[in-house]
Amino acid sequence: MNGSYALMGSSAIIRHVQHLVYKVAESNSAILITGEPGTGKDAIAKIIHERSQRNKFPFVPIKCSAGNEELLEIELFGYESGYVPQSPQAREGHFRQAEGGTLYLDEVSKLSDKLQLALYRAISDGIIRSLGGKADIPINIRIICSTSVDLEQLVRRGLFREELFYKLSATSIYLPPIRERREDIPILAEFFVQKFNQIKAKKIIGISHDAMNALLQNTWANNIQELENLIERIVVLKNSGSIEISDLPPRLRNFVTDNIDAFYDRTQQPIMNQNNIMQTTGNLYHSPTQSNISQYAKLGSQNSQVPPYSQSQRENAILNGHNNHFNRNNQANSPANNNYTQASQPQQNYNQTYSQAQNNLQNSNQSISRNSMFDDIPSEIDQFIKKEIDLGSGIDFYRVVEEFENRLISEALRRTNHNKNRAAQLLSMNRTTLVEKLKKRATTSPIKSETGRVKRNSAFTIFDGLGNDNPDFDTIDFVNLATEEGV
Ligand SMILES: Nc1ncnc2c1ncn2[C@@H]1O[C@H](COP(=O)(O)OP(=O)(O)OP(=O)(O)O)[C@@H](O)[C@H]1O
Repeated sequence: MNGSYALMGSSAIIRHVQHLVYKVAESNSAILITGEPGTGKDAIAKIIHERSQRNKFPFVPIKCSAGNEELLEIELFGYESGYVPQSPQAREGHFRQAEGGTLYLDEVSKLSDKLQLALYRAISDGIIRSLGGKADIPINIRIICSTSVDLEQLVRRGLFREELFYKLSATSIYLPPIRERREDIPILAEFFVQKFNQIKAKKIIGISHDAMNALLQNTWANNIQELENLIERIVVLKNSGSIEISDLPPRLRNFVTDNIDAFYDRTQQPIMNQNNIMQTTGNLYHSPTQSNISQYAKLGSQNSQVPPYSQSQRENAILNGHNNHFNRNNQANSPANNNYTQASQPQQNYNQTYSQAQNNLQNSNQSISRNSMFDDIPSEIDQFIKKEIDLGSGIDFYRVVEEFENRLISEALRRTNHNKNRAAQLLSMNRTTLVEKLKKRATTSPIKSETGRVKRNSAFTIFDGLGNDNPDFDTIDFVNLATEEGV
């Protein structure tokens, strides 16, 4: 959390999380925090500690890593004198260093089976044993764990202890990815501008409306961490003024215009509109064409009805964000006052400005996922598997996975008119990764020449895996990609 104990955000989800944080801080039970990387798990763990009765005692964070089990065991549990020949002194482990306070185990899934058992004993019986020790040592600590992988899956695959999973998940907090709580983006972005203004002694006054729109539309694969890193980079490079669209990296700079076709679907009413994201405008178009895209781009930049993202909104955002600060010296933030659950008037105004955008973004996201991007693919894969089974060949796991990947990439290319930058964005993938995958397929894809629909050496060919063209498949979309954009 970089020394700052803020939990910024105004979304219903983040307010619910804030509420949960207060509740669990009062108790002593172990806690599991789950969420994708960069969603704020470490931050929440620290805040829980700060809000708890244990805040006068240490907060000891440990990043668990697979590999060197013995070293991690020593670090966690310590050893008795004489256990390590080179070091005659006994050594305290992190469990004991956290006495009275909180031990935070980041990425708990990485613990070996032996360490999982030891952790289970520590949580359920309140005892540990140091290496070389003969007696159990009672401990008085709160244990918080986090994971960015699905522990339940690991339990099913026998890779994580079931009893530990149930013990931990009795009290768990899930932090959704930022793309599912986009209304937090402006507050977080502005918060980071102020944070890095202070750290880097800069005077950036805020973020322009267009730049904020682009931030709102990005998918943020690495969540808040990615947003924070981006703002830090920009603040380092800039000295004053506000952050403009031209300060953003190219993939975001083109977002508003480039990604327009990602925000409508081909069979339903368009989602994109003249404010880029603000309202639905009727049946402007069904399938992407270059002229549609530039028309929207033009409207987006010329529109004078766009509610400006003003200085006062910025100030309100920060102010209210700071009011949400979990500051242990600040009585206004005490659980009794609970004022974080009620948005103040300026906060509400601010939220209203973005709620429409948020609604449309949600609609647009739904429209992407409702349509062919994902919906059709499972049934296609299902058919593919059934055919394999009918042939009596069983399921070839790698072929099924490859088929799934093929279809996702094909669909993304189709939706973006074969623009690899935008297709990669849609898949939250680096362009180079996408290009590599296409190249690989150019050399490994089966060649189907008799129908003439899929050409030799096409970079990306779609088959049903049995050597049959899939008549439902828009094969023409995939041919000749080898020559497109120099692949
Ligand atoms: N609600 C929030 N308000 C302010 N800053 C936040 C918030 N959530 C996360 N951050 C900041 O975002 C960055 C990433 O958060 P954090 O390290 O807690 O994520 P994480 O889920 O633990 O990531 P990882 O899985 O990689 O450990 C941190 O610098 C943190 O300060």
